Amino acid sequence: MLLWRTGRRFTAKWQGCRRGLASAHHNPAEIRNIALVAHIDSGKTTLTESILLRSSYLSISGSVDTGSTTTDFLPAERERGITIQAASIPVRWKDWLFNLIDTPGHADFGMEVESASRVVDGAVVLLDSVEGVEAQTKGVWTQLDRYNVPTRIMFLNKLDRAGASFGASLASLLTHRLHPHPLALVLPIASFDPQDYKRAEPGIQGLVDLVNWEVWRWDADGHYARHPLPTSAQDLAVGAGILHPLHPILPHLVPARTQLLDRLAMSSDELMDALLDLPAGPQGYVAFNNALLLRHLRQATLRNQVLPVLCGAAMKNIGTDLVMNYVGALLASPLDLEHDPEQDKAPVRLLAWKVAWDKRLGWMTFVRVYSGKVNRKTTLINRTCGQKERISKLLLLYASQTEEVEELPFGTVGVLLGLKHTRTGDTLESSLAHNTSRTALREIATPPAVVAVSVIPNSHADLQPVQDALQALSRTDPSVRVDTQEGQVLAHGLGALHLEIVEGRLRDEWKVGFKFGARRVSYREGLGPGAPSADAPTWKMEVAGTTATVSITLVLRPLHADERGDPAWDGNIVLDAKGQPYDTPNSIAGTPSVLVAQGLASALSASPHTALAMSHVHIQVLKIDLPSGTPTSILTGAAAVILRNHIRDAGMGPLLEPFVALKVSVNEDSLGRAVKDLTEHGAEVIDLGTGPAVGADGTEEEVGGYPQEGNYVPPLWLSPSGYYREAATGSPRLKRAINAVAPLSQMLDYSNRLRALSGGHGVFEMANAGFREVSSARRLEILKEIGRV
Ligand SMILES: Nc1nc2c(ncn2[C@@H]2O[C@H](COP(=O)(O)OP(=O)(O)OP(=O)(O)O)[C@@H](O)[C@H]2O)c(=O)[nH]1
Repeated sequence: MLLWRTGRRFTAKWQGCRRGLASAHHNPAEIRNIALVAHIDSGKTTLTESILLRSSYLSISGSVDTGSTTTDFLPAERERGITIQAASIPVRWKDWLFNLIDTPGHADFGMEVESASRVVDGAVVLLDSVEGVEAQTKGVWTQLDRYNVPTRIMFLNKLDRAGASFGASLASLLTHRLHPHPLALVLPIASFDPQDYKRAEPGIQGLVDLVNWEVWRWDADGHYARHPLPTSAQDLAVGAGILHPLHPILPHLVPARTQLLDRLAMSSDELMDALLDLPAGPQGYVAFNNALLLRHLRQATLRNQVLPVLCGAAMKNIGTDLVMNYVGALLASPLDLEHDPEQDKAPVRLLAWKVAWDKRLGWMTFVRVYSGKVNRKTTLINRTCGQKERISKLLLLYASQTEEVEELPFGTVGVLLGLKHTRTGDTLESSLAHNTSRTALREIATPPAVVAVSVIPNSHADLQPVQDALQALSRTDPSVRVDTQEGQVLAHGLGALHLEIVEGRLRDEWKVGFKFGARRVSYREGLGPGAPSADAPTWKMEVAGTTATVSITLVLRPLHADERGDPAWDGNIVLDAKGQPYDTPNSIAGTPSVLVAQGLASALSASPHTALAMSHVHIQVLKIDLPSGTPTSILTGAAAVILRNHIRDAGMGPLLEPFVALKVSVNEDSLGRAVKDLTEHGAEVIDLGTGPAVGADGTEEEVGGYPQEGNYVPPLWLSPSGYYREAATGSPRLKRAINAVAPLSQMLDYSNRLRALSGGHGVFEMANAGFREVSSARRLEILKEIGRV
């Protein structure tokens, strides 16, 4: 088995036992393709590192704080202590093979979460249990929803921190409407000494596993011992071996298990009947068969009727083994979704979920195998662009390191080398399967770019290399969009930090000579007031001496806000005559509809009035007339010209600019200054941490959230330091929080401003809050800024 070392030296940290994973037999029922997703800094990379350590993949754990983790291997990730790109890693645990994808939490790298969500069957969503649900928790949750990621587990991390609260974090899942039925599978034990509960010391020393009815106790070195709980309610009432008879958690164990079983019985008649047959009193619940309980829990998880909740402290490896046990036991395997045990014999179908460039290996295409097995001899057709692709090598990836394999079977994720045309989101099939009637796989959505920067080559000779590097970069990261406006090359990205990373990558990876000009936000233009009804517009062109008249009939109108669904959504809708999406993933490259769609997309990419991208336009293609004998290839140009003329005739439309939802946290004494600064910069302050919370889209949370009734929310004192904090401050926040919505253009240098006005103590988070139409005064400013008046 050949092993590559891509950039990083093999260290003693790596265990030999990870090798051989590739050659091991893959039973699809044992595969768990999972993503770790969360708000920034919740501990995803730390949990990944802990999983690698606990599964013997590593002999010593790395740390985000010393820049030595396995999955954050890019220099920029290590310098900043944040994850920038999703890294996948196969891990064997018991009989299962987990393909684990650690994703970034920062919204600027949302494309990575988007791609990962597209190809996983399950997710572990983390919360920092001091904070509960945060802005980007809701952002990633929406991303998981967008791709119907069917199974999820919640991990309430950092329970060792002062102010952490298991009960409050679990309740926040209801308040923020993440799930109507979060289900605690464990209870945290802050200390085995009952006196510590009175002293309100922060900590976590153990967990009660309510399903397997046992206590896990960790020592200071992160080793644990497991202690079964008595299966007699009477014995439990007078002490439980490892738990002191006066331990305050004892009286809560039976109610917690009872509520767990009762909740599961709500979604299973079989379990309901079994519970009704139990003798009255707690004994039946305590002695209930654990394997049967687990079976019902798995069914309810697969049907998304409950959200299993675990907890711990990843940094101390507390709770990691339970996470792995329950990922294996509860989350979906590829077979659970396909329902076809013969999937590995079906024709090959893959989805490219990521494309990366490596200086030694060339283009690396990350794929998930949706049917069949792929090997080096498989000739692939890229269904999205119509090109033939040849594979030179198949690899499994261990973060920065790779291992060559003979084949990638059904259900796995791996890397193909040698593909030349494939981009993120493309479907690949074996050439033999190309003519079957199967539909292409669902595409991956690209979050809207909100900030642009002009890229200025150092000299004329640098122009082409800079443009090539930008094109290559946008192939690896489709959320970087490149265009030219008035002779200036512009790179558009998802935020200021995203563009900073782009700058670094152009310099370090592509080594091209350039500098960045001023940053500005990416504005949009909407459809003008005079949109014509577009009756049979025509476009003439010379084809081999004859004049062909192509006619494409379109109807245009502005898109109403309620048609967009997600308020942060940015884009246009193109439908066919029957009202079906025009360019669906099912379209085959080169067909008339795809050619027309490409033309329309090109016209929408730059308005004839402002050169800004058009947004919020609804287009219906009613008819295409192409004289016989005319090549279909002219449809793209024809569609672009026809639509551009319509947009021009409609006149200049409204201008839109991106807004962000902000959560600023400052000490009490800086509160006034921070609020004043925000309002002076056009922000709308929604509340000061006492009113309703603001969601990632800038809208207020629905009042009340999901009802607590029928859900078990553990008492707050279970996390003594969190309880103390609540009691002492009357608020879950130690600092004051400001929730606001602001134009992104005013927030590009906010970190510097906040640092100055808060004496360095302020922190803030920003999430995309969509595009909004601007006032006439602001419109004039924008037109000046983009040189149009
Ligand atoms: N006290 C405590 N700190 C933790 C725990 N887990 C993670 N941390 C710390 O929290 C910080 C963020 O951890 P990361 O693992 O980088 O979080 P992340 O979610 O991967 O961050 P991004 O990928 O950048 O979004 C680091 O300083 C960690 O040491 C924990 O269980 N307890």
